[in-house]
Amino acid sequence: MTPGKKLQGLVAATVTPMTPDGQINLSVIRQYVDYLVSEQNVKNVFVNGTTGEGLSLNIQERKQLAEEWVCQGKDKLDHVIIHVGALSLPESQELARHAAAIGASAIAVIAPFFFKPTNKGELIAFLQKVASEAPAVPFYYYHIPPLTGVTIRVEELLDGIKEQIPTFQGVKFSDTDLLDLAQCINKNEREQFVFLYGVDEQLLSALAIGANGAVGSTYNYLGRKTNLMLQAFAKPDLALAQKYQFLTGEFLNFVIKLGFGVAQTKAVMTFVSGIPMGPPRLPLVDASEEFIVKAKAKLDSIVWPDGD
Ligand SMILES: CC(=O)N[C@H](C=O)[C@@H](O)[C@H](O)[C@H](O)CO
Ligand SMILES: CC(=O)C(=O)O
Repeated sequence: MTPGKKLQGLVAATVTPMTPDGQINLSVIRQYVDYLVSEQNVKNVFVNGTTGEGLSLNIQERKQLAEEWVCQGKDKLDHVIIHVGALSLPESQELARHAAAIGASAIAVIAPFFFKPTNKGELIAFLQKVASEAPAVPFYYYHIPPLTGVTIRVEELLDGIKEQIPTFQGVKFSDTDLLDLAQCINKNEREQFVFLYGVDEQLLSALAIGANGAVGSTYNYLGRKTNLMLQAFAKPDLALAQKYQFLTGEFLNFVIKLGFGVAQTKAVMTFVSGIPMGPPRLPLVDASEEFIVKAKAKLDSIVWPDGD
């Protein structure tokens, strides 16, 4: 891993490989790292988040996964970010201490989502208690209101946050409210914070407003194509960037209509990479055979501007 290197570009939100009987399968993570780096040109990962079913794993499993990703990513990945959010504050703190001890690049925390913070002060207090357990590790707030139900706007959260959380580094922003994102970026004039966008189907809009990069599930298997979109945007060749976004959007629009979530992401990643990611854990259930056939046919039918 590359300490101190500024986080930008794409971050794959990793799935958690499981055996057919539902145990975590650490044995394929080495191959998974190599696949991301060599086939997708993606050198950052976000582990144990939404896509990783982090909230469906027990503490022991989360620690084992974090260790394996850090270990296998050591000389190959730039950043290994560990999601350590949990409903129980002491559990989240334990995971934060563990991530620090194993040398994770950064930690991230979602808002507690059963008893929810009702205002900024309550949310910051929770985040602060976790972040302070890892005082040398960059800290990201993981904003995902569609899943947490916590809708406190990030723009509001940022005011004075560095005083309360000295390790605060930025936000993984998984919401469609681009006004909120824009206001965050507008306030970040000294560019001290990093904003990583998390709605893959509209990343180009977030880049236009100033997002530094993206964390998402689709970068597991569309990382190379999305990197080409980033390059086109930087050039700038907006028409080409739009073409990539339209095509990744075409795939997502198609699978979302069929029913698309983490189980389906595991299935797509399995057929694209050839690495067996296994089933999801209940309450999620395996993607249907029909889904897999249709999703594969759709992906194969797309003609990319780079001729693939
Ligand atoms: C809710 C959810 O899982 N969001 C992911 C990350 O934030 C995204 O990467 C989506 O999977 C992706 O944008 C497809 O909708
Ligand atoms: C998408 C994302 O960042 C996550 O799975 O947590």
